[in-house]
Order: sequence, then structure tokens, then C-alpha cells
Amino acid sequence: MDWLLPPPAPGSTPARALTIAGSDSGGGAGIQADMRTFALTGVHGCVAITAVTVQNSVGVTGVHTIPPETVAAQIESVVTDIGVLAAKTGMLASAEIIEAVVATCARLGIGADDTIPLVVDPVAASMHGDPLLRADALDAVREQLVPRATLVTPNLDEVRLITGIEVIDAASQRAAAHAFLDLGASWALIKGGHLRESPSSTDLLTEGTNEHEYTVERIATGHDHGGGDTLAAAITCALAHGVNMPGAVGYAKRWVTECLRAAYPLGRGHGPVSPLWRLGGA
Ligand SMILES: Nc1ncnc2c1ncn2[C@@H]1O[C@H](COP(=O)(O)OP(=O)(O)O)[C@@H](O)[C@H]1O
Ligand SMILES: Cc1ncc(COP(=O)(O)O)c(N)n1
Repeated sequence: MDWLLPPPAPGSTPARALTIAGSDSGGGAGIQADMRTFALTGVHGCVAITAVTVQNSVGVTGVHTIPPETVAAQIESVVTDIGVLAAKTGMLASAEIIEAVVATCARLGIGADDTIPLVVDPVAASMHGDPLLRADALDAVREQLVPRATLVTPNLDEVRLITGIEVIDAASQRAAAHAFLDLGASWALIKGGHLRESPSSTDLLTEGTNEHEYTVERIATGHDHGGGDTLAAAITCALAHGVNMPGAVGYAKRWVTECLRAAYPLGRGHGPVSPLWRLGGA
């Protein structure tokens, strides 16, 4: 495991990262997935909660959004005191919350090259198909959130929703990446996990000039809840450690692949990908 990020020395202040996302009461996705990956990577995680979801392994039965000014205040509070080296967004729930997050990030130098990298996972729905973003928030995603992103990490359903592009092969995956760059993201990572009939899963990263492909043989598991969050959280950790973008994505792919291998059943539905493999159980 010589590819892992170095752990902090005991008692020293670790790298800090911020997640701006929703809470998953089932503990597999959202804020909880991010904090699992942050902690097991040796990164101190700060949080700005955008929504409380009532969620278990079967689905989402309730969403209670946090007032946008409280979301903004959480970000401001931790960034101005604790200081973060990278940040990510997950479920942002509404156009009002997106506007508050983008304005606060702009003021604090998060994203769009103001030095603190911002990873945007444009979460629209849970894996069960339950909505996590209001339909009228898509314009705010396109016009405000994506242009702030140092990196945007959509899955193929989010690509279709945000750009209208149906990814079916390498050419349409490339077109999707360029559509996100045209919207204003600095880098785009188009995840291939949803091409379920393919024997491998390929993610494509580009900033418009260079392309990087990350291919992993498809792991057979019904337990992949929180996979996208875990990938984006691991990228955020690597960026907080100063790794460059292609290296950070390479690191995160190895991380999420181990987490997919270690995924476990939970409840009556889909279990989570698991960073608990890091604890080294037999
Ligand atoms: N069965 C699988 N085997 C290997 N890698 C996978 C598998 N499913 C998803 N991945 C990878 O996990 C990450 C999350 O992917 P994806 O499922 O596309 O997004 P999301 O979790 O946001 O829906 C990506 O890096 C993807 O390539
Ligand atoms: C609070 C929250 N954030 C994100 C997801 C997406 O994760 P998944 O696609 O695995 O359901 C989720 N289900 N809940």
C-alpha cells in the first residue's frame, strides 16, 4: 500500500478538508461517506451540512433543508478559523443553497482558481432514484456551481440531466467532458460506473488539452452506495495534500476500488462502499 497518502504524525495538525453536503442517516453516503474517507485517509474533516435526509439502505423518505444562511455560516466559520486546503460539494438540494455556497466560496477563495481547490460532485438523486436536488435548481448548477468547480465529477445520469448528453461510448464521454468545460469547470471527470454492461469501468479526466483515462475491471457487487461521494472525497484529500489533479484522481480511483471490494451488506437494500478495509481486519 505504498500509494497511500502519508498519515499525520501523532499530535500534529493534519491536512484539513471541507465537505459541503447532505447527511445520510444510513451512514453510507453524503457527509458520512466523506468523513469516513477523510478520517481513514488521515485528513481532518470539517462539514457544512446542507440538508438532513431520512435515508436507509432502501431509499430516501424525507429531506429537510438547512437555511442557506446557516450553510454559508458553517463554511465561513471553519474556513476563517480552522483553514481548509481543499473542499468538496455533494448534495446541495436547492437553487438558494447553491447560490449561498457559491457566493461564500467566491468570497473565501474556494474554487475557480482562488487557490483552494473545489471538487463539485453534482448530486441530483440517490442511487435508489430518489431526488436530492430540486428540479428548478439545474440552472443554478449550470450557471453558478459548475463555473466555480476546479473539478466536476458527474455520473452518467447527472451528465444527461445537466448537459443533455447520453454517454454510450468513449466519444460521447469525451463530448460530455467538454460540455462541462464549456460551462466553466477547470477540469471534468466523467465517471463510467453506470455503463453496467461494460466489463470495465472507465473514468475520463480532462482540462481540455490532455486526457487521462482510469480503467478498473468491473467489480461485481450490489453494494455501491456512496461510491461517487467516496471517490470525490478521496480526490479532495489528495488535493489537500498538494497532489496534482491527474495524480489526485489516480489516488482516489485506487481508494474507491479498494472500498468497492470491501463493500458490505447493510439493511434490506444496498450496502455502502467501505473505507474500513484501511483498519486491516483479517
Ligand atoms: N462495479 C464497479 N467496479 C469498479 N469500479 C466501479 C464500479 N462501479 C462504479 N465504479 C467506479 O466508482 C466510482 C463511482 O462511480 P459511479 O457509479 O459512476 O458514480 P456514482 O456513485 O456517483 O453514481 C467511479 O470511479 C467508477 O468508475
Ligand atoms: C445525503 C446524500 N448525499 C449523496 C447521496 C448519493 O449517493 P448514492 O448515489 O450512492 O445514493 C445520497 N444518497 N445521500
